[in-house]
Amino acid sequence: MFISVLRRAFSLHKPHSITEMENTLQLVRNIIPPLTTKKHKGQDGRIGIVGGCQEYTGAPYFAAISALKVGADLSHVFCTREAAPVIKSYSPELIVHPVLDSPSAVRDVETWLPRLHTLVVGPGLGRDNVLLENVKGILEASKARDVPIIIDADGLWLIAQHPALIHGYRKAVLTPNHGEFTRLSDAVLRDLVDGSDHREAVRRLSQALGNVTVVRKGERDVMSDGEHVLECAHEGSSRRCGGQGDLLSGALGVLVHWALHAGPEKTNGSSPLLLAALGACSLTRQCGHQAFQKHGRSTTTTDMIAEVGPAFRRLFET
Ligand SMILES: NC(=O)C1=CN([C@@H]2O[C@H](COP(=O)(O)OP(=O)(O)OC[C@H]3O[C@@H](n4cnc5c(N)ncnc54)[C@H](O)[C@@H]3O)[C@@H](O)[C@H]2O)[C@@H](O)CC1
Ligand SMILES: Nc1ncnc2c1ncn2[C@@H]1O[C@H](COP(=O)(O)OP(=O)(O)OP(=O)(O)O)[C@@H](O)[C@H]1O
Ligand SMILES: [Mg+2]
Repeated sequence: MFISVLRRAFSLHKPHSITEMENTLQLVRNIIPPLTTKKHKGQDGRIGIVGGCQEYTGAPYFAAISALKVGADLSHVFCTREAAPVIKSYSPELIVHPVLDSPSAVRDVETWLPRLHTLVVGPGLGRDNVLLENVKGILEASKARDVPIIIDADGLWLIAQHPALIHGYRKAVLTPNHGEFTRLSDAVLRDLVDGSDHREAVRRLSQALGNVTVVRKGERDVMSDGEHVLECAHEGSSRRCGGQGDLLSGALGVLVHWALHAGPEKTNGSSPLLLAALGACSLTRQCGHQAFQKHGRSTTTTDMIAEVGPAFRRLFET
């Protein structure tokens, strides 16, 4: 029974045996840090989310709370002044910094960078030019400190305008949805790629961006580091409500930290970022599946977030 779940869950570039699929899942399990009495607060993840503006307060909340529910210890949100009280009011568990529209935004975030393991840039960021300029500075400062960066939503809008911001940074993961993928491909690929060949399209985009890891979300999630390609077709739900991508980006923030921290003996030569991506995609889809079983058409992202714990156990701890 579990084997059939696996068969549905993972399909790799070429047909692989069930044993190989199980090995891939095992590698994701390998990166998960054990829960012990010997740790101090913060060790299992201090994640920063850059986003949250007048229009969008839900997206950064979804990403930040998902990071905590997956297993991070601390989740910070760097948002605009007026978005901050709204986001704080959703949850006492988030640390919220109202700095993103301040003239000292880059310095303010930079102060926190040494204390963050990963930065998720873009959920609910919006496209205001002042904010995007500040985010450019935050990206440069994060790269200089070698902080892993997940870029989603309006962060990808910025990358489509200025691909050089992320080109060649090997600790970056981009998580475009359908529209964002098209925008990025139009911006950085010279010649057209066969639109029906998603694997090749994702591999080409990753290569064109200097081998940053790209995760294209959709009916199947396709991810590549420009060399290897993985696919996740784990059963999810047919509800396409907003916020599911934010859940994914927050989860990925934690898993990227765990994967990089685990070291090569745990990842067995596989790309840690690809393993983290596969883990985040399967987890998001499993949350959708479980939430849909309970709530059907009324399923929303909040219902999915309530499933993070049980979904994580089912996928990675059984
Ligand atoms: N509750 C919230 O605060 C939420 C805020 N969100 C934020 O909303 C902002 C905009 O994100 P969107 O994902 O809507 O991005 P876009 O503004 O690029 O897309 C707008 C809509 O057009 C559709 N679309 C775009 N390009 C398309 C194409 N080529 N073909 C077909 N459909 C296409 C998308 O499905 C989307 O529904 C981001 O900051 C995002 O984080 C979303 O994360 C959803 C939840
Ligand atoms: N057609 C589909 N069938 C099944 N799952 C899907 C489908 N499209 C997207 N998903 C899943 O939904 C999750 C979010 O992807 P989606 O494309 O909705 O992101 P998004 O548009 O960025 O979301 P958000 O509203 O948070 O911005 C991913 O885990 C993806 O696997
Ligand atoms: Mg999105």
